[in-house]
Amino acid sequence: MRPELLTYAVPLRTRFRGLTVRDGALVRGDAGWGEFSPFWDYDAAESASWWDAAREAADEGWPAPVRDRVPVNVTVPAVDAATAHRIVTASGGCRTAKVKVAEPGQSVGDEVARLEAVRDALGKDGAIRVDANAAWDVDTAAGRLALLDRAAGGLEYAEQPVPTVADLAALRRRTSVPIAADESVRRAEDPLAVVRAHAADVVVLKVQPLGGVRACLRLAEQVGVPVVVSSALESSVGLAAGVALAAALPELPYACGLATAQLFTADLVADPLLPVDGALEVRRPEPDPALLAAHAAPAELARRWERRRDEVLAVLASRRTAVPRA
Ligand SMILES: O=C(O)CCC(=O)C1=CC=C[C@@H](O)[C@@H]1C(=O)O
Ligand SMILES: [Mg+2]
Repeated sequence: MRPELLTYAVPLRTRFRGLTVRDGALVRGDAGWGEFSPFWDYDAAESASWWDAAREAADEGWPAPVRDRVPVNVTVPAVDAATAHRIVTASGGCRTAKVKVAEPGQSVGDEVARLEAVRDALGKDGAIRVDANAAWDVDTAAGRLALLDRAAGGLEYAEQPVPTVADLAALRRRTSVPIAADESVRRAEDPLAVVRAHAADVVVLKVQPLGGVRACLRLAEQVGVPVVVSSALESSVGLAAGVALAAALPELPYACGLATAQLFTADLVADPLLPVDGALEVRRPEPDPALLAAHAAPAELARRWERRRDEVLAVLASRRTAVPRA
């Protein structure tokens, strides 16, 4: 029998990753609830690891934590300076901010103003990182990072400023700002290629795209550079898996990008994973039946998720029966 899905759709506070509403699905197993919410631009093959992560959560649960709090960054979308200031001030004490840059239609001036506002709100001892989601070429990135580094009063790192591993490696030789790899890990055939190419100072790990908490722990062991756990913009049900990963890592030198429940107008649990004193408590909140009902996806969208589950199950079945090449 195909596992039953409980689908959701929740509006975001501000547009993020081109989305104004986040939708996804939950699955239930003996160990609890898992979230399956690949973005719609991921195809069935790419979405298979998201399913694996949901099944791990539902059927197995996660390895034991080694800490009970996980420091997190506030995530600042590509908003105007005044809004950015308000978001950081209301972040629940986050001492690190991740600021989105390279938004189509915005100017360098917009980015500089946003970073100055974030620095003002955070104070001089806070850390600021930027995320360009692979939007720049190497020359643009080298120039822009110098400028944004000044505007921010120092950048902790720049996440995926350029698209490819070769670009990251080339840029890394031209900038003093440390480089973090995100898309080059989560959407790559080989997530370790970026490390072998000495193309990143930091690697971002996201539980769903990388196939679960245990898969991420194995990767973290192999990468040989510090890792940052970040969300895939999940409800608090999915965020709990990221928290479990961050809680189980032997070293956690950076704040994690797991405060994204703040970007949602509502959640599926009564006690969302929101930061207090800049950290999330390590816990696994249960979905609330009334909230699940209130935020259930409309029928057509629910059917779309069921089709997607079926496509992913077909991909996984074909992988199991595939004859290995000699
Ligand atoms: O890292 C964070 O602060 C929050 C998570 C976050 O930024 C993202 C979540 C999901 C999709 C991505 O476009 C985006 C990212 O690029 O890191
Ligand atoms: Mg990113």
